[in-house]
Amino acid sequence: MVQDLRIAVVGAGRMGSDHIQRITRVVSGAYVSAIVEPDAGRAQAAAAEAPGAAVFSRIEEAIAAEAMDAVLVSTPGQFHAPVLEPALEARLPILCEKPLTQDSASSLDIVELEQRLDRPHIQVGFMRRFDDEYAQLRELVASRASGELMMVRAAHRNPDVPEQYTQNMLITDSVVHEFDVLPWVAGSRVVSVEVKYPRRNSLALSHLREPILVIMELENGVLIDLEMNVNVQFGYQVTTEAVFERGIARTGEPSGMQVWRDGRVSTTEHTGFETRFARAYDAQVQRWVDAVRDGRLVDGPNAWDGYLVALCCEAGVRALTDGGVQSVVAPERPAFYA
Ligand SMILES: NC(=O)C1=CN([C@@H]2O[C@H](COP(=O)(O)OP(=O)(O)OC[C@H]3O[C@@H](n4cnc5c(N)ncnc54)[C@H](O)[C@@H]3O)[C@@H](O)[C@H]2O)C=CC1
Ligand SMILES: O=C1[C@@H](O)[C@H](O)[C@@H](O)[C@H](O)[C@H]1O
Repeated sequence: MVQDLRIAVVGAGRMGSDHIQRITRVVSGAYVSAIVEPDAGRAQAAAAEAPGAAVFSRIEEAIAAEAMDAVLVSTPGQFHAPVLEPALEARLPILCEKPLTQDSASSLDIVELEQRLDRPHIQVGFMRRFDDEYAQLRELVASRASGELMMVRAAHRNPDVPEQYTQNMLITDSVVHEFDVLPWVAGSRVVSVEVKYPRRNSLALSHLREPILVIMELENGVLIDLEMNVNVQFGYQVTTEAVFERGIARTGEPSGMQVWRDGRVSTTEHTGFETRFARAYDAQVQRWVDAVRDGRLVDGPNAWDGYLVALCCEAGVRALTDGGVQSVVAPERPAFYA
């Protein structure tokens, strides 16, 4: 085992600050040695959470100062590629928040750049793979204990989204998670995507037409229907019902203490992804740290997985705007990413 891993967190906004607290308070074998953030106020606020961390405004400065052994990228998606490129050139292991990059062409550029190294260096932050229930569901599918999986009914519900959330972000920022985790659970890749519009929620932001219904077909014939809804008001909810030949399985159901009062029974629901997936984010970062420290560098979705999801997102955006059933055509996975 090497010394505690020195991590540079690049981008100290909502997710970056959450990761800084996680690395500082929860994860073992690592600490935040550098914060890269162009917004001075955010950088200072983040530095207060990570005693001793050096602050930089550009990743190139942190690399030149040799301020880290590994990089956690939590800038907005359109700024992932400009951070990934110098980090790869410096041969640094990387945990990159989803998406890998904003489109499949730039994702392909990244996987081509990465293949010049001796092995994969990038793990992509599709943290749902580290959620216990998704992992159990994947095992149930693979075991065939309930027979073959036939269909999946999923829901991804956010209480609200900020004004700058666009129509395409329903796919590229939100459904992006299901494009990774559901094929991983089902053991088969996405071959087509279709989007249907139910009646619009009059409470949605005026520029959004939502909720939407996303239908994915997998290569093995499994059909997935996903309600993507970013304006449910009551809380944050991600649920999956898997339909097998001899049974069903459900994940994401509300759990915890039930309270009976005034003729009602209630259970607390999550209000954001930070609590709903807290254990998954913790496990994701811990396993990445462990993998970097023992030389494996990646223990989870890699850059090729990120590229496949980028292809799905492009088909999803086409389905959102042009309608119809949009195919996802993916090349063979290179042996480098086996
Ligand atoms: N896994 C998950 O469930 C979630 C993942 N995310 C992902 O996390 C990433 C960040 O999202 P948020 O924290 O919501 O964004 P945010 O807008 O709150 O924060 C991004 C920060 O990055 C900084 N930044 C921009 N360009 C930079 C650069 N070149 N170098 C360094 N810093 C730079 C900005 O100044 C800002 O402080 C995105 O990729 C997003 O998709 C976000 C929410 C949940
Ligand atoms: O990644 C995330 C956000 O960026 C996205 O906006 C939300 O819809 C997702 O639930 C969350 O996990």
